[in-house]
Amino acid sequence: MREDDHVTTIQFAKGHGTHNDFVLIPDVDGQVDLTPAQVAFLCDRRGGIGGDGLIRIVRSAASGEPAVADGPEWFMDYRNADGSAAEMCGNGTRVFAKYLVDHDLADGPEFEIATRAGSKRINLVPNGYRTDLGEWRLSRLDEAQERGMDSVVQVVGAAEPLPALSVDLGNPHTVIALPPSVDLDGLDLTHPPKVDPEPPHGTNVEFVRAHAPGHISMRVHERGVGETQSCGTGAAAAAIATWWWGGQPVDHLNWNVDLPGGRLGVHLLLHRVALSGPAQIVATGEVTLPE
Ligand SMILES: N[C@@H](CCC[C@H](N)C(=O)O)C(=O)O
Repeated sequence: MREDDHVTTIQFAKGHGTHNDFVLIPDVDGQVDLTPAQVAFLCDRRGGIGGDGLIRIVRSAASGEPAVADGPEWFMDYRNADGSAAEMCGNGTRVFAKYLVDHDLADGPEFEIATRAGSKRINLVPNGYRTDLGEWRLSRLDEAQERGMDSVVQVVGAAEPLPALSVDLGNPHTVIALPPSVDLDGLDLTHPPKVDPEPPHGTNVEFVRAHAPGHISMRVHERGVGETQSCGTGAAAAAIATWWWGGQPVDHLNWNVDLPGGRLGVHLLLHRVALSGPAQIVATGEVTLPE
């Protein structure tokens, strides 16, 4: 970070995982304190650098987050493009891990990182990185067990509200299995889908088309962003919901999830779930923050 005449200039990198893209801010010693407006500026695709979210790469002990001070060395400080903080980002964990490995800040093939949703174990794998996302749970278990669904979602392109299931992966998800009458590609996700009842802290919404056991396609509307090309925790939530609706078959624990930005692997370990896929860093530079 450089400050001259009240102008602040910081280093950045740009990366993505299946085209879910992030502005990375290396801040190893916790010197950069970005406001929500500065995050929104950096993520702006016309006025800033552009990204679905921003990841500050900071030592846990210097991060200002008391909950992670005693955990793994590096904290993924994740913000959505609108400046709001999120608990977790599955694709972000791989891009964060790649930055750490490329800069000799972490040694492969296995290490842990800190997130607002707890510590996550990362492994280097042939197609990129695999993140153990930890335990998942159905947010409204009683309703889900009684009816298979626990809410409804209204979206442009569907004649009536569609039944949905709420899945908690540290961050909130609402998953809809599309009936054959609704075209996945035809959905209008330019506006946030309306979820009823409204989750208290908002939600990411996934629309799923099942092809075969272990294979689904999906689109996602992310909380704090809008439609994105991919969402790692969303892919995990979509696979979990589809597996759960299918009666939790023990012979279908590995899922291929196709998103507009590429394919992710989701690996169910009954009550735990892992995510695998690529990670890329595409640019580095410096940017001056607006006053
Ligand atoms: N794209 C991410 C999820 C990012 C956070 C999300 N928008 C939220 O607010 O929970 C992923 O890959 O998981």
